[in-house]
Amino acid sequence: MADFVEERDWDQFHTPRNLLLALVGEVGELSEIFQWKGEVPRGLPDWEEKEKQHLGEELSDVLLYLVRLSDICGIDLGKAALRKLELNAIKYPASLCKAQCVANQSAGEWVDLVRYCAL
Ligand SMILES: Nc1ccn([C@H]2C[C@H](O)[C@@H](COP(=O)(O)OP(=O)(O)OP(=O)(O)O)O2)c(=O)n1
Repeated sequence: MADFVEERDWDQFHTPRNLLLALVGEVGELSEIFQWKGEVPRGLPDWEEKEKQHLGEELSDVLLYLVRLSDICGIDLGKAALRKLELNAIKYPASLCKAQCVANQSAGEWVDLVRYCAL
């Protein structure tokens, strides 16, 4: 990415704010692909190959601007992401989260039962 930018003399435009706006713009383009489709199943089984290719391009644009923004801000994104994963694991312990899922499921079943009885 750094070589691509330097070869075009675009370094002057790659300021933190410009890159952030470019990133947000690409997230908008990514959102457009899903807009009005409703929920779609994982793996996008009904999508045409052309649509999936377009999705890959927009995801890549987001990734490239994110990596470039991190780089220009002096952030080691790989290191930061690994640290964040560790923080997430502390904040959301697996055992507690699983127990919460079961509790939510039971609550959901209870609501279904009450609805059924009310019919
Ligand atoms: N000043 C720029 C302009 C572009 N790019 C790179 C990063 C992105 O990966 C891609 C973005 O290019 P476009 O702005 O042309 O966006 P799209 O490829 O999404 O085209 P379009 O908006 O026409 O769909 O090019 C860059 O690094 N710096």
